[in-house]
Amino acid sequence: MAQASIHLAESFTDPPNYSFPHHRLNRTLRDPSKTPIVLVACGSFSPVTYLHLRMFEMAKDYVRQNTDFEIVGAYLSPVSDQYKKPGLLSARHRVTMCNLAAEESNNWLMVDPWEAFQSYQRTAIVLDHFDHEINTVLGGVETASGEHRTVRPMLLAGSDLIATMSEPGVWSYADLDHILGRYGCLIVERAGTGMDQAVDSLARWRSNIYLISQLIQNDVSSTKVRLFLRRGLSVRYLLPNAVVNYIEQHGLYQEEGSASVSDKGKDKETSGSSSRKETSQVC
Ligand SMILES: Nc1ncnc2c1ncn2[C@@H]1O[C@H](COP(=O)(O)OP(=O)(O)OP(=O)(O)O)[C@@H](O)[C@H]1O
Ligand SMILES: O=C(O)c1ccc[n+]([C@@H]2O[C@H](COP(=O)([O-])O)[C@@H](O)[C@H]2O)c1
Repeated sequence: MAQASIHLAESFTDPPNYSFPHHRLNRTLRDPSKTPIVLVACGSFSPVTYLHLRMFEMAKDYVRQNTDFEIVGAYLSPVSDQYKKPGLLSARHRVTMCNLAAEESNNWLMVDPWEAFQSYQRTAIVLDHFDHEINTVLGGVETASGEHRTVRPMLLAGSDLIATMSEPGVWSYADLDHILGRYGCLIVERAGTGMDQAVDSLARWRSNIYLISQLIQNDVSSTKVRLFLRRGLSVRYLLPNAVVNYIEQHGLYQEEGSASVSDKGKDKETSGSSSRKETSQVC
């Protein structure tokens, strides 16, 4: 269970005019015997695709069938522009597209622009920020009979992201211990990255790692979507309609660098996960 006082940062810097979105946060726990959790998916979302949204649906089914958790909220947390990954469109566009996707697709997903509109924040700090906003600022949630409960933020990620946790030099040990030991993680299988491989070297936190298998294989990625757009191919039905319309209206992902084959080489320098994924995914 997350304890509200132990954070890696002593204080949090908010972007200008920031307020934590909680309009879809369920403040009353339906089942008092369950542990309330909030799902947090961190990533580029450039652009957000149906596979990103699908992760939340899969997690919902998994949590209901296999755990003693109850999901009280779910967030996309787009990374800062300072992440400087090839193909990373400005935070303004990425956050808007995530909001359009969340509004169009379901009634429980929210988008937190906190990390997007400021300097790069490590994932451990992002989870601390959720813990702070939900448990310290909002005061957690209550059962129907008025008992207070602390909410546990949990990372929701694809197996390719988790595989990077075993790559030397990408994540710090202290941060992994914070993310996986203190909060925990739900991992969605992603074509091309075996889940067993991904968690092999994370064995010490195994009890806090929940593996969700893909029953329908689908390897849509943002990289492929960007490549299609650059080539003038349709991306409809790979992403929510509102996002497709927004991309068309603003002429996004047309330029060199938004997703060219040569970007793959650049990715190798910035992100081990992306380079491996793109080599296998981009036709
Ligand atoms: N098809 C998928 N299956 C499972 N997880 C996915 C899938 N696509 C994205 N994810 C997960 O969503 C999160 C955010 O991903 P990200 O924004 O990097 O998308 P991406 O499609 O991998 O992007 P890019 O192609 O630009 O690297 C990560 O945890 C990633 O593992
Ligand atoms: O916190 C870290 O040390 C850390 C190390 C590597 C990656 N991350 C996060 O993982 C996400 C990776 O996104 P992507 O698009 O590169 O797959 C992004 O949100 C990064 O901030 C975080």
